[in-house]
Amino acid sequence: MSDATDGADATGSGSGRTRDANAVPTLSATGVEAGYDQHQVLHGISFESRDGVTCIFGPNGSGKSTFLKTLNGIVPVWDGTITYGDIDLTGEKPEDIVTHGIATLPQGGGIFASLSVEENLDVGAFTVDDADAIADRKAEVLEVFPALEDKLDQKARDLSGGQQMMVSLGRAMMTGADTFLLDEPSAGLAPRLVDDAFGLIERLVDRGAQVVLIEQNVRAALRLADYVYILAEGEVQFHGPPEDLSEEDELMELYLGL
Ligand SMILES: Nc1ncnc2c1ncn2[C@@H]1O[C@H](COP(=O)(O)OP(=O)(O)OP(=O)(O)O)[C@@H](O)[C@H]1O
Repeated sequence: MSDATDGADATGSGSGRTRDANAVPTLSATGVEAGYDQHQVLHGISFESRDGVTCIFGPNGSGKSTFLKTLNGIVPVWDGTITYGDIDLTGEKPEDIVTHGIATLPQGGGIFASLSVEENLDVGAFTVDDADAIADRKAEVLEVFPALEDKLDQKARDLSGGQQMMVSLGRAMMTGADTFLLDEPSAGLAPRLVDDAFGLIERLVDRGAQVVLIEQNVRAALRLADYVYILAEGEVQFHGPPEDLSEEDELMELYLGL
């Protein structure tokens, strides 16, 4: 295991992808403490995103979602810092953080069921004034998820689970993000669709995106992972490449039930 702050130039290894380590800024947390009212949940989390997919695993209630919400500004940081490349995000509001290129998919995907697919995509571009830029991004979304092309006028609620996930990811792409924070994207999907869901994430990564992925579905997520963190009781219990995790039988059993 290496120190959480020493791997800014680490390249992906778990999936065998090769990437330019400098393509997307590193999202880092140093000594982050946070919680709700008087209830402290995070006790000094240090973290660095890696190129490709950085997975965060851990038992229920260990603070994974709370940590993700400190990265996107929804939960205020009590102590410590969060940076994106050389930008200090600590204390920034969610609507400002998204303009730096960090998009979040909340649990459940966060799509607007009663809006059409195209309207959902347009919501993602709320920070963009330039119509040409919006059109370019929409074209890119349809290139990555061609199945949406003939669904643009359909209500999101009428789509399959996999297609709804495409809409969620597409809407996040519309913000112009390079970094995607995904909170349990496979939750609620039928088991046979889980691999497809991870395939959609891989399409984003293959286009150079960086993904921070919270997942309960550890086995499936490990196939995508380039780097892994395990949180328990608001602390980092392990971090390292997935191949190192497989040697940690005790951790796997204790925290991941594997
Ligand atoms: N909005 C909130 N207000 C108060 N406490 C909260 C809130 N959200 C989460 N908590 C508490 O914070 C702790 C960590 O929850 P969190 O959702 O971050 O964990 P998690 O690891 O993502 O869990 P899960 O895998 O079940 O989603 C839990 O004790 C939870 O009850």
